Amino acid sequence: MNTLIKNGYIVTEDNELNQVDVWIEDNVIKAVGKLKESTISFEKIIDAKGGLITPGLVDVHVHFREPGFEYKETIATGSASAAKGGFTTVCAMPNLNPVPDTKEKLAHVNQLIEKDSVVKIKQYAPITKQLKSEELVDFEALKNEKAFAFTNDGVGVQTAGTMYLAMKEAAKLNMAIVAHTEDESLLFGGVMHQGEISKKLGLPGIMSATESSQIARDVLLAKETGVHYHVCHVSTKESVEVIRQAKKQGIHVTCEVCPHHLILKDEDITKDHGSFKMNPPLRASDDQKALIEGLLDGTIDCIATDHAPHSHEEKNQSMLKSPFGIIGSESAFQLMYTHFVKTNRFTLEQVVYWMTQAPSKLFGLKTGTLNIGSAADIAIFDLSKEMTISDDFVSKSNNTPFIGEQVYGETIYTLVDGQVVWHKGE
Ligand SMILES: NC(=O)N[C@@H](CC(=O)O)C(=O)O
Ligand SMILES: [Zn+2]
Ligand SMILES: [Zn+2]
Repeated sequence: MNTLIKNGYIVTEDNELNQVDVWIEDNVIKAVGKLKESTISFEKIIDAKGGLITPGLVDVHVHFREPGFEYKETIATGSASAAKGGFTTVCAMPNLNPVPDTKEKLAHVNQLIEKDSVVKIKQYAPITKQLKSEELVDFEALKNEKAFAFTNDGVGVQTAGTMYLAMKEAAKLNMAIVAHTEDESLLFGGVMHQGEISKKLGLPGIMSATESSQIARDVLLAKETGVHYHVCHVSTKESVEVIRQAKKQGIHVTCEVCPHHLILKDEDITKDHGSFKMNPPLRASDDQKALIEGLLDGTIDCIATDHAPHSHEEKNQSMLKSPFGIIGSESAFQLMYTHFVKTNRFTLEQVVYWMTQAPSKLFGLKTGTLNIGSAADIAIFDLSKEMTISDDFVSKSNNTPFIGEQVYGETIYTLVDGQVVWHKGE
């Protein structure tokens, strides 16, 4: 079957907009350029209406909560939420119940994905049994069961020895260790960034070193073991600097940053409410500046959402009681485009790159480009019309501080393997 996408633009490596047609044959991209419609018979025509055509977005950090916490999200609702955001490949975290720490449990999650997902989901396996820094998982067995990489996201690996042994195992198998870095002995019950604002709100703070000191430990262990070490949701200026220096030394470290840490800071926390609570927390303005510089100089490799749904009851309370986490899939591109491209701080090409090719390259995913012959995983965005982020999410949850924001870049279409998985208005 031949599908034609017409009336759309792509952004070139030089950040120019080129009007093109995209020819999809079955599930792959057959041609991108000016096509003579009359010479080919297209069974399906998609009108991009002057929108931006990009490779389907790639998110290496989402939480879909199934099995175990289906009241927050399911594979069906999480993947639909990703599709609405323009994402076609997402990597799902293993803080589930049961934690997929054996090949049987991981196989079960993979079966659910197979059955219910509308986008491509790569499932992470944990580093340790039950995410406790005690017993390592069987890395090889989980790799053979299609584990994407190994991570205890949600908690840090508390002991250096455990992390060291995990890195050695992962390195042997050529797999990445993906780290949520948080030294619990430096947490002291904190719920938001430690600083002027936490003082003003009378809330216990989380110091930056809770994150950065564990990154410092880990890059040295990554040097010893040669593993690919990827840091989740980098949030502090010290973390950026440690990673910058590690990269200079040739250590195989990469990292991601979340839109909310780029856009918001602790000063934006106007009240003690769960919708502002996430881990790591919104930091200070000099941290935010360092994250932006980190992206621009290549210290930070890509953008990931850390889509972390929780129920309204859980989040609609004081930060002292609420769980950490905000949703992100349905507004990530729109927020990045509005806050950074429209204000000329990043180019459109950069934002698209950090949300497609960059994460794909880090983990060797065969996606993230519109190259001829690649899977027809494609997103189309309307950059011209303003819209409001309202709380009618496809996700089961609506825990985000961005509700009510005016943004550009609504997703018009998302295609996975040439099939429409999201169409605005349908
Ligand atoms: N980011 C969060 O605040 N929460 C995540 C866990 C995590 O990503 O660390 C969650 O699972 O809810
Ligand atoms: Zn985390
Ligand atoms: Zn997470």
